[in-house]
Amino acid sequence: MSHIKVPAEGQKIVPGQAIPNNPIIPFIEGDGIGADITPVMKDVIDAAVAKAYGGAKKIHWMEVYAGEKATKVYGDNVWLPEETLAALKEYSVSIKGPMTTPVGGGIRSLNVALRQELDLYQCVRPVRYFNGVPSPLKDPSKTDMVIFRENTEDIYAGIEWEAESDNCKKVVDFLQNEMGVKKIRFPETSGIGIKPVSKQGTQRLVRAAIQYAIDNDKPSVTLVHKGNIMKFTEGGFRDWGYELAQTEFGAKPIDGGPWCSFQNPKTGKEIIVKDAIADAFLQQILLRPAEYSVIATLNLNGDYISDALAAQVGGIGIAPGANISDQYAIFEATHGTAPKYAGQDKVNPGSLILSAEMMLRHLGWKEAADLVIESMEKAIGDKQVTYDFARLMDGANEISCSAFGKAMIERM
Ligand SMILES: NC(=O)C1=CN([C@@H]2O[C@H](COP(=O)(O)OP(=O)(O)OC[C@H]3O[C@@H](n4cnc5c(N)ncnc54)[C@H](OP(=O)(O)O)[C@@H]3O)[C@@H](O)[C@H]2O)C=CC1
Ligand SMILES: O=C(O)CCC(=O)C(=O)O
Ligand SMILES: [Mg+2]
Repeated sequence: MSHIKVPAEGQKIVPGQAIPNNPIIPFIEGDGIGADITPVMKDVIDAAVAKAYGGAKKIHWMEVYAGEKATKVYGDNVWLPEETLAALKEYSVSIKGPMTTPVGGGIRSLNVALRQELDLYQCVRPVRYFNGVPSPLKDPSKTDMVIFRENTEDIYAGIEWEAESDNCKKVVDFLQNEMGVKKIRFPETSGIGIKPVSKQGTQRLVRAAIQYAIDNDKPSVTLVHKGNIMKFTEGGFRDWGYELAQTEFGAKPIDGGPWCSFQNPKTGKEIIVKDAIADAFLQQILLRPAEYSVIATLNLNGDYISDALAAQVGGIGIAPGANISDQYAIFEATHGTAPKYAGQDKVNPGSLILSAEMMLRHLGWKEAADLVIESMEKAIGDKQVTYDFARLMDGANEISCSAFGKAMIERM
């Protein structure tokens, strides 16, 4: 039985066709703080669209279910209903709150499952500074990067076997006896994980990152990897990335390589394609953030880098993101369900609001997106902020999650 109520009005977004003025946008509320931030996001976005277009455009929101709410609506153990997946595909562009993934046992990540099911291979997470936001850096405005995180492969795909299970024993046996592996230190008690990283997966992600640098007049693309240690996976990512820069974008080696550069066909400026080893990169983003712009990296590195970079500009309370394929897009914040704050109307709704702002730009609704940014800048500038900023800001007025949404709307 269907539990999705399709709005009486509104039109589907069809890939390759013009965006309708009244799109139906599915949303997943999310677990934990999802119920706090998702309604605030919708109110802010509705207000920005109404203000920008005076009624000529309007989003028709359609709730679809996944995570804990799905188990309540559809019954125990239905975490990701088929009709949710079908709707996310049918309506092309959607937004979601965070969903819980238990540590150790239990269900595998529904967030990852959505990315895999819809082949959303780009996880795009822009990291920029908003004036007035408290930051641990002396000059946080120098942090201005966009992370392109590969979203479907790597150890993150969750291909692994539990220690001491029959299947794990089979894999260990295969590795030791058929592949001659001698390096498993404690074979009887090791869990085993597999890290697939492909040329196709790498190159479609690096292509999107380089294209973004071209379209947005960015000076460099940095491939971040741990290819000195994991030569055929992370090292492959680096080599396939450089290969693509040269074969598809005409990049030429600088001083014999491996760094290379090409002229941006739109601006004539030079774009440098370089690489950094992940551990060194994590200290350089703190010490020399201005040297990095577009970042292309593997799935797990991208996860770590997202939260680390977000911290430099004020934390994961304002860290937006998008999961994008050639057909579909699901927008979502970088943070998770922050369970200790669930239901308290306390957390910062900024990440999900800025994810929706990315969605508006994706639709081409620039005027509404600009209003979202301006009103957030004004609310923060007036020191009307949620607890995460208030605890680090002098003279701030700490307001609730929903009050922050209202503070934005009042300033549009
Ligand atoms: N895409 C997704 O849906 C994601 C889901 N998750 C899942 O979320 C669950 C909880 O993960 P956890 O590791 O606690 O990480 P979370 O990102 O949920 O929270 C960690 C901390 O970040 C801060 N924080 C998070 N969101 C906000 C916000 N909106 N406003 C202000 N501060 C915020 C809080 O810091 P403080 O305590 O300092 O106030 C919070 O305690 C896990 O099950 C995990 O798997 C995690 C990441 C992404
Ligand atoms: O799926 C999860 O629970 C965590 C995902 C995550 O941390 C991320 O994508 O940034
Ligand atoms: Mg994460």
